[in-house]
Amino acid sequence: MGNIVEIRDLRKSYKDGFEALKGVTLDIREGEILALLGPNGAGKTTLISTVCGITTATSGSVTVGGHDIGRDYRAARSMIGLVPQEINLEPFERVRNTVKFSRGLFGKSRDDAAIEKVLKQLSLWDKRDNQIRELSGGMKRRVLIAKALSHDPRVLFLDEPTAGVDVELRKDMWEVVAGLKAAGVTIILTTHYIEEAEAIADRVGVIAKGELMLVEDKDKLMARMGQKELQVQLTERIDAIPESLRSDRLRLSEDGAALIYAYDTRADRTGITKLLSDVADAGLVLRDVVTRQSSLEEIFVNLVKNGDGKEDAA
Ligand SMILES: Nc1ncnc2c1ncn2[C@@H]1O[C@H](COP(=O)(O)OP(=O)(O)OP(=O)(O)O)[C@@H](O)[C@H]1O
Repeated sequence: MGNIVEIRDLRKSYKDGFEALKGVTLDIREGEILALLGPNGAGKTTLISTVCGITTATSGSVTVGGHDIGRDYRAARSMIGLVPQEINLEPFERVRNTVKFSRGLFGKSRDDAAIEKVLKQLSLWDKRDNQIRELSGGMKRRVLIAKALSHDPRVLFLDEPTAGVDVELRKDMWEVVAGLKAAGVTIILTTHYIEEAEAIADRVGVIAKGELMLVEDKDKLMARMGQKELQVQLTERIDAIPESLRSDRLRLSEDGAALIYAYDTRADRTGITKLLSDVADAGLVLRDVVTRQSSLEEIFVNLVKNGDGKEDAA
C-alpha cells in the first residue's frame, strides 16, 4: 500500500513565536485509520490544519496524493475532507442543502446521486429535508462528516470526532469511521481517548509538545499492553534466583525481595500456577503476590512527560 500523505520535517511557529510543531515527519498509508493521540495543546489541530493547508507551515513539506499543499493547493485540497472540532452549521438550513453547498465550494459540478450516496452512508437520508436545528447532536456530527465527504475526498481528517460525547454516540461514530474505511477512505483522527485509538485505529501516533513521539501499529502496541508482570514478594531476601527456577521470564528485583515474572495475559497458559509451586519447592516463602500491567495509558503518559520529569496536563 502506498502513502497518500507525506509530511516532511513540518514546523509551525505562530506569530507570537510559539513553536507548535517542531519538525514532524509522517507517512500516512492509503486506506488506513491513523489515530493521533495527545494531550491538550500538543499540536494535533495545528498539524491537521497545516496538512490541510488552512495554516501555512513555517518550513517543511506536505504532499497529498503527490500534490504539494503549498504549490499545488487546489489539487491537494480537493483530495482532503476535513471535519472540524466545532459544530459550525447553519441551524435553519436543510441537511441535503448543507451537504450540496459544501460540494459546490470545491468547484465540483452538481451531482445529486453523489449527495444521496453520502447521506445514505451516514444514515442521514431520512433526515435529508430536516433543518439542522431539528437534529440530535450525533446527527449534527454526521452532517459535518457528510459535508467533508461531499466532494469525494480520498483522505478524511477528523479533529476529535467524539470529544465530549457519550459512550453510545462514541460507538456510533466508530461504526461510521469503520464504514468509511471499508468504502476506501483513508482516515486520520485526533483524540484524547486512548480507548478510541484502541477501538478503531490501524496505527497510533502519539504527539506531545509539537513532536511526534511514536507511530506504531496498534496491534504491536496492544501486544505490549498484553504484557503483565507478577511480583512474588518473599519473606526473606535472596542474592540470586535458585537454579531450579531460572527462566527468561523471571528476574530478581533490585533489593532481592521479590521475583518478577513477565507473562502474556492473552496466552493460553500463563505459567503462574507452575511458577508458584516451583517457588514453594525451592523452599522460598511468599509474603504477597502482586500483578501490574503496562498499558497504552502508561506508555502514553511516559511519552508525554517533559524531559525535566514534569507531566503535561492531560
Ligand atoms: N493562532 C495561534 N497563535 C498562537 N498559538 C497558537 C495558535 N493556535 C494554537 N496555538 C498554540 O499551539 C499549541 C498547539 O495547539 P493545538 O490546538 O494544535 O493543540 P491540540 O493538540 O489540538 O490541543 P487540543 O487537544 O486542546 O485541541 C498550543 O500551545 C496553542 O496554544
